[in-house]
Amino acid sequence: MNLFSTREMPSPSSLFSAYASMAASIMLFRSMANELIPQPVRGYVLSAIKYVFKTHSPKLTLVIEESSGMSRNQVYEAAEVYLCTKISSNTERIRVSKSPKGKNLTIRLEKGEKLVDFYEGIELKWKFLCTDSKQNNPNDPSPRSEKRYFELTFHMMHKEKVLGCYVPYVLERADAMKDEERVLKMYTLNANYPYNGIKWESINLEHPATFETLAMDQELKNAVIDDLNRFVKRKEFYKKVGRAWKRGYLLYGPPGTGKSSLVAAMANYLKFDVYDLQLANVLRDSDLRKLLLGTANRSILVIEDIDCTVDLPDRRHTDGKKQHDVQLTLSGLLNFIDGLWSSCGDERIIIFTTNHKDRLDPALLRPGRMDMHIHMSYCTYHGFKLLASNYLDIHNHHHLYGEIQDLLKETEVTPAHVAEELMKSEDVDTALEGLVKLLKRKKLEGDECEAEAEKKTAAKRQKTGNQQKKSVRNNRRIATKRSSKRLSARNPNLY
Ligand SMILES: Nc1ncnc2c1ncn2[C@@H]1O[C@H](COP(=O)(O)OP(=O)(O)OP(=O)(O)O)[C@@H](O)[C@H]1O
Ligand SMILES: [Mg+2]
Repeated sequence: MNLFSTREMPSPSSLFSAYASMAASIMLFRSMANELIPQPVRGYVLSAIKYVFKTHSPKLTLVIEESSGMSRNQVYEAAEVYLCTKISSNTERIRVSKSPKGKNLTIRLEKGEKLVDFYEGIELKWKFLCTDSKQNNPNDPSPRSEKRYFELTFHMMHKEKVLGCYVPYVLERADAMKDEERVLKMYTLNANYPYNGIKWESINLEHPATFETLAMDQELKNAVIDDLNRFVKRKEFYKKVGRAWKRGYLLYGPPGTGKSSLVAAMANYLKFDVYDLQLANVLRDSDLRKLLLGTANRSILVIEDIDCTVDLPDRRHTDGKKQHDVQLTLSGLLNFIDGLWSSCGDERIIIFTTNHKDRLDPALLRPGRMDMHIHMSYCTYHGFKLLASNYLDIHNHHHLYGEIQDLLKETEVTPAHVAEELMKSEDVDTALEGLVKLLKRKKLEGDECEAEAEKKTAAKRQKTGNQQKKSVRNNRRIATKRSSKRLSARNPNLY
């Protein structure tokens, strides 16, 4: 795709030598002019010469138009975004807007505005221009009459550097800035399905969870972040080894340990949209395929509570047998995820969550299916300190910390429960005292449960013991009976 058109394109070396010889001639002419030309006309003559010199200066101008053919010009779009960070005190007019769903103000150059950027010592002059195409060509049939473009001017000798490094840098910076500004989307099934056909409906994903706010084992958190970083960087690697560019995560743990929060943290970290696939609501394999094909690249597909959302019949049950009423099969899901879905898109992440890993179908747990199994566990002391600093702004030691640490070792309490307790008061002491009470109560419940369980086990043991004794007694009785029968058979006179 030709993204630029250029003006004045003679070779750099020929222009440079022309420039040098012209500069030398002007110097010579200036010294002669001082002697030969009278003072009043000297300035006029010199400025006329400068004008001629200027029109021949070895500058190159890239013209970056808004569209290239039928599609938008990516360099133009990138320049629009990038240049709003370069607006200086010399800029006189800028355009400001905000869309209803946008997070921040959008700032753009106004037509006719110029600005200067520097890249590795190279001076780059930008200018934003609009021309009325109807004025130039009254027969132009296009309804829009305004043609918008940027001009980027620099010294001809930097042509390679600008095209090879600076323009890619502008594209990259603009991508990063767009990512920062982007409002993430959360897609769910449309409300009128199945009457209206299946499709995704989106709302803004404004879940504030981030890796910083997530209470989880620090090593595990770092491992997840490293894994995500490696994944997004490895486009070429996946291509080289012939694998679809996708990554699967299985998040498991009790309710309230942060599985959904981790999904949101991943989405916020990568700036990926989230597709929340409620399997229980999908009736047929064909609908599932349609949904999966409707997901975009650079997105996260989440299937929550995989153990209980839907009773997916597995391959063994459907093979050769009558199809179930619900026509969605586990094989349909897994085949599609491994096959067509992942090979027709890029940078796909799929996440399954469950409260009961042990109840999952082995087909889901097979090596190679989910790349990383992440255990979200009950609140640890480290997790509690993070929550305390987030919820109560406590950054130093507190006299209740020791007690809380001991209690947390002996209780199973979820981060969700701890967080809820910390939210009950803005006063640090009151909130922490409330948490201590909660933990003590939980410990007591745990102890009681344990005692109850022990009692049950003891009773069971006793019952089994009694049964065993009874059966031993029975066995003995039978054995005695048999032996006396045998004896009486051998010596009938004795009995
Ligand atoms: N690890 C955590 N770190 C920080 N906050 C947490 C964590 N776990 C839970 N929370 C808090 O509890 C709320 C509920 O947690 P979340 O929905 O992520 O749990 P879950 O594991 O997905 O539960 P479920 O299994 O019921 O879906 C979150 O909105 C968050 O405020
Ligand atoms: Mg959840």
